[in-house]
Amino acid sequence: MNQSKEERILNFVLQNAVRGDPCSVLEAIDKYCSQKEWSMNVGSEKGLILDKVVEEVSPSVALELGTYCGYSGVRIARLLKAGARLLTVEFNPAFAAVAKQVFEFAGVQDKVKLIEGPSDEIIPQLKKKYEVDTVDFVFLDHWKDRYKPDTILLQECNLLRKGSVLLADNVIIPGAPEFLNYVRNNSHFQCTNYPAHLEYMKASDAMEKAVFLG
Ligand SMILES: Oc1cc(-c2ccc(F)cc2)cc2cccnc12
Ligand SMILES: [Mg+2]
Repeated sequence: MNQSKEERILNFVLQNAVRGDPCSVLEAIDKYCSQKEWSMNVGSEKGLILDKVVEEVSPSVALELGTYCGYSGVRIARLLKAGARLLTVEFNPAFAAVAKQVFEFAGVQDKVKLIEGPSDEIIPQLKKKYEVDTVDFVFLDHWKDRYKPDTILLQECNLLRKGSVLLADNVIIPGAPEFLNYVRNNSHFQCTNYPAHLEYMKASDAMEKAVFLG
């Protein structure tokens, strides 16, 4: 049966990166997706913004919505302090299967809990089933029409604390206008926009940071 693009990305990592070296995995994915096949990884330019926010927050508990092939999960996990963990949620089983192998090859699997399922089902389970109290950092990088409802759901489930940081990818392309309107006109959030470019392309994109004020 023909390989999927995601399986081709995984094979390129297995053949070109160094086992246990997260940076080599990121470089391999960026090389493949900039030279061979475009894919929706956050990429190196927006990845640097992600790195800076993760280092600033230094989260004990990080949540990612939208794992895809595991690129941003590796980016986040490689920066986590000892004992900190990343919970990453992926709806698509084929994507999750690739991401699991990428995490293992990168050597970050002990820091990462990959959860398969829809975010609106998983978020209400985080406290009891996944022993989460509150999340310190959330990377939103899944379907754009879920950004606003999932941000509301995180609040309803008391998963945000004063200072919790949300970082959203793609607020220009594909765009998340309802989310931007919601957080920017909400006194419980302090927002910052980070202009950038769509991964591997010249088109403009941006990330939005929204700090929950409690
Ligand atoms: O970073 C992303 C980019 C795109 C995207 C797809 C097609 C385009 F023509 C432009 C952008 C989709 C995403 C879906 C989910 C998470 N991230 C995405
Ligand atoms: Mg994205």
